[in-house]
This record gives sequence, structure tokens and C-alpha cells, in this order.
Amino acid sequence: AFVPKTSSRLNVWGSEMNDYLIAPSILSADFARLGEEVDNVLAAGADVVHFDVMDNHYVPNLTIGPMVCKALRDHGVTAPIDVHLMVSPVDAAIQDFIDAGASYITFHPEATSHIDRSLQLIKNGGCKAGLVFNPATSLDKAKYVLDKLDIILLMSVNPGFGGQAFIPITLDKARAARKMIDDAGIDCRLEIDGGVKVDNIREVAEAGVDMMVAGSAILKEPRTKEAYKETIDSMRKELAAAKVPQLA
Ligand SMILES: O=C(CO)[C@@H](O)[C@H](O)COP(=O)(O)O
Repeated sequence: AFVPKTSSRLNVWGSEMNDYLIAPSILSADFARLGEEVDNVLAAGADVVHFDVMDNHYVPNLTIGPMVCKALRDHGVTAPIDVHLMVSPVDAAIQDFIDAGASYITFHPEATSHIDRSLQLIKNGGCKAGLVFNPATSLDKAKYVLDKLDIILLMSVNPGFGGQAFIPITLDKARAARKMIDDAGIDCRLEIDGGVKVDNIREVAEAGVDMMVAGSAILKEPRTKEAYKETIDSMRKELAAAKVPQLA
């Protein structure tokens, strides 16, 4: 049965966190003013900084690395930094981002021959660990590492670029991933990334997602704290109205 959301079902990683985490992707930031952009989006109410790392090999784009992550920490950012590694092979980058101050690190199962070992490497570094599933990648790869997963991240676009359209079948996959998490009873967030906007975020939440990455929907002109707050507040209003299935 669908009933209004309460915090009981989504109480993962401790009660001090919001039920729904909003994670603006800095891929859409003005990189010439990155520190200020991150400060503004956090002051506007974002929970987490989503940090996209692309290697021009696993994905067809090249972005930012551990030095930029460390620079944000040195700048004074204390919010969680959610590092999404679109990098292959991935293990060296995992260690670099642990050293650079990452909080959460996720990677694609295709990017390592040893998924279990790569997850353990992240956990040994004291970070939350997660697997990322491209739109056409099956959730099967999660099955035998569920006990090591703090995050399952579903790509709702093909990775590599911001500003793409949400792929609707991801909602079915989200429901399947939510069931997998609930059946296993693990303390795991379900994250989604790609094409998330004010007008579809409620539907995404109702499919069982509790961590929302949004790049171009939030980080856009006029690039002011007030404008970021307006978008994030609108997203929170939609999330508050979401009806999600409760655990039995
Ligand atoms: O990882 C990626 C793209 O590969 C994302 O994090 C995008 O940056 C999301 O951007 P929008 O689709 O929200 O504009």
C-alpha cells in the first residue's frame, strides 16, 4: 500500500541526515568560480556535493580529479563530497580520492575486474561505497556485494555529459533496486543521476529513490544563491508530497 512518506523507512546513515538528499552536480558549475558556486549551492540548502570524475576513456569526456576535491576541502567545504568515478581502471583513483577528502565514492562495475575488492578499498578508507549502473547495465552485479553497499547509483542518462533527458525506464529499475535494498535490509541509499528536474523528482522519489543528483536543473543562470534556493526549495516541496511504499 502507498502511504505518505515517514522517516522510518528511509532512515539510513543516521537520523541527522535528511530523508532525501539533494546532491547538485558540479559538472554544471562555473568552474572559474567553483568554490563560490559550491558555497552558494550548499547555503541554498543542498545536502551533498556531487563530484563527477570523467577520464575520456571510460566515458567520452574529461573533467576534474582529486586535486580539485582537495581544493574544495581546503576552501572550507565540510559537506559530504559524493565522488562518482567514471574512470577505468578505478582502484588508483579510489585511493587518490580517499586521500583528497571524498566522503562517498561510487564506481561502475565495468571499471574493475574485482568489484568486491574495489568496494572494500573504499570502505577501508572510511568512505561510503557504492556501485553505479548505466541505463543498460543489469542490477545483477550488486547481488553478491549487497553487504558492502552504502549506495546504489542508477544512471538515468548515459554518463558523460550534463543536460541530457531522463530515460523513463530507469523508474522501473529504481523500483527493482528499492526492492533489492528493502529485501536485503541493508543500510543503503538509492541514488539517481541524470535529467532530474523539479517536474520529475516526485515520481523519482515514488519509485524509491532517496538521493537525488541534479546538475543543470540547479546550477544554471543567473547563478545566485537565491536562484539555487528557489529550485532546491521547489524540489523539497515535491519530495515532501511524494508517496512511497512502506516496509511491511
Ligand atoms: O554523471 C553525470 C553525467 O555523466 C551527471 O552527474 C550529470 O552531471 C547530471 O546532470 P543533469 O542531467 O542533472 O544536468
